[in-house]
Amino acid sequence: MALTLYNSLTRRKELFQPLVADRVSLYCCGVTVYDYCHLGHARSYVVWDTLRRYLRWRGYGVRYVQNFTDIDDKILNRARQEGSTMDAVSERYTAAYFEDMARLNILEADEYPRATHTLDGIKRLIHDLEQKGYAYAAGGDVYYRVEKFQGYGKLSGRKLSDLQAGASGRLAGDGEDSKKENPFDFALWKGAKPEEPAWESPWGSGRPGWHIECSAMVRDRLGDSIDIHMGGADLVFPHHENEIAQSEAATGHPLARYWLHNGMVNVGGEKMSKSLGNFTTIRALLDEPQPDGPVSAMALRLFILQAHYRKPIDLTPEALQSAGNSWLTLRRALEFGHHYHYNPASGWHPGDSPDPSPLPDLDRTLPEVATAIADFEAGLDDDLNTPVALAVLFRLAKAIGRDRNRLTHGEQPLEDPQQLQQNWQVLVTLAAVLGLELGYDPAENPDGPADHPAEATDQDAPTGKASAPEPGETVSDAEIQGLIEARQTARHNKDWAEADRLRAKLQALKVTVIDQPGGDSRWYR
Ligand SMILES: Nc1ncnc2c1ncn2[C@@H]1O[C@H](COP(=O)(O)OP(=O)(O)OP(=O)(O)O)[C@@H](O)[C@H]1O
Ligand SMILES: [Zn+2]
Repeated sequence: MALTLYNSLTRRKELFQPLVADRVSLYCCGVTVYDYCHLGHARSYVVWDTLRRYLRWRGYGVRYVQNFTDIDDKILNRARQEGSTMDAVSERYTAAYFEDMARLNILEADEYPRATHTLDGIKRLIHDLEQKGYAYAAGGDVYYRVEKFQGYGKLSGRKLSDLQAGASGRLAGDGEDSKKENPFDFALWKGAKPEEPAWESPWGSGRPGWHIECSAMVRDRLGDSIDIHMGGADLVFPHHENEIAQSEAATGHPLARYWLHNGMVNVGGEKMSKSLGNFTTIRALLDEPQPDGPVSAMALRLFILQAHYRKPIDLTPEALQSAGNSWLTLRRALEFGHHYHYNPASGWHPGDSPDPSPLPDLDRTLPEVATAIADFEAGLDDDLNTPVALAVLFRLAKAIGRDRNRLTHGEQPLEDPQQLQQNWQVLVTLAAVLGLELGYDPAENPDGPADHPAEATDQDAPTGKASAPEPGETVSDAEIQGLIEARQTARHNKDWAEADRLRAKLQALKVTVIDQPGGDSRWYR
């Protein structure tokens, strides 16, 4: 199969064909840096990171550019509120952006242009638009003349005539609107206001509008036409419509071949957003105690990928809890090879630690491996259908989990060792294409999952190295029983730190605990 993507511009799925063979240029609209990133941002950047990873898996050389909007009224307001500067606010939240995205295993872009570093490109673009009659100066500002651009409305499907009819009487007024030829003309440059940061320009001192920065950044960093332009569905109008109007009027070329938009994360049916104030930040979700127990970064990533990227999602504690359980299943299967590399005949033997970087080549001649890869690709080729791709991972994880249980209980695995190893390798490899990897969750205990409620409902056998009794072990059964009971009490009281501590202690004593339905535990050593 070949990759197809839903193009918002044509409103249908299209075969993906890059402008230059084997290479793909991507531009993604970044954040306005005046607060911590929320779960809507997490979704947007996880989704586009996954697209990028998949394009790489498909063999494309990928160039990915994403901006930071660091000139904006909202940043200025924030700076005023806290008595600091626009620079100080944007620096702080840019740094926070990197911290949050790293936790979600989002790869860094090749370039992160900022508005404050793109002023030459912005002025050049406004100049070109003015030369061609698409821009006009008025009262210290410069505006884009929407009526002159024939294609205005082609992305959003909104006609200028309808917009005008709908807005009649509402937009005309004082301020900016009185300077505009048409109420839908938008600012490319805004004249300086007292005590606001400003830059010199041929139109007087001032600062750029929001839309022009993305057009200038794309042109400066990637050229006149790119393959894929991404962003949230809330940006279709006016931001992306205006980007198209600016870039295409100036260059005469299509700005992007494919326009991709992620669905919103909603709260009670309304978009989660900084300006509405109805948001949960990524760091609050991952770091602060949650009513149903801690949420790990990979559980959040998994939750996001469980929905198709274009559908809106409502984030509820129950949904996150269930994603936590699913991540646990996947995590245990991903850990498997690190614990059970046991069979000399398979070439997979103790001491030959199967460090997944790099994994040996997958044996695609094995039917199970070939089928898993084919099904995985078929899902993602279909407009990045991550739920289908995840189903492949869970199929593999389930089979691995079954054999892990058998090994834990001293039984022979059902798969032959070579197949089992390949299943594990294909799981680790394909999960990484979705950015689902071990080691991104500080709560992750390398010898097994943290002691949170997801585990209490999970009846799977434990992870942890299959433990042979240590010679000379002196701890009595009664003492172990006491530790297990203390851990159960801690879990009952939702004292997860204490439960984790006791679990670590039991692990150090090489005791394996199996939690039973109903809260009882079995153990052995
Ligand atoms: N709730 C959301 N769900 C999915 N994507 C979102 C959500 N909110 C923002 N995004 C996307 O994140 C990117 C950065 O958005 P931006 O910084 O404008 O955030 P915002 O919360 O919408 O801010 P503001 O409230 O100031 O408009 C954009 O591509 C935007 O579409
Ligand atoms: Zn943009």
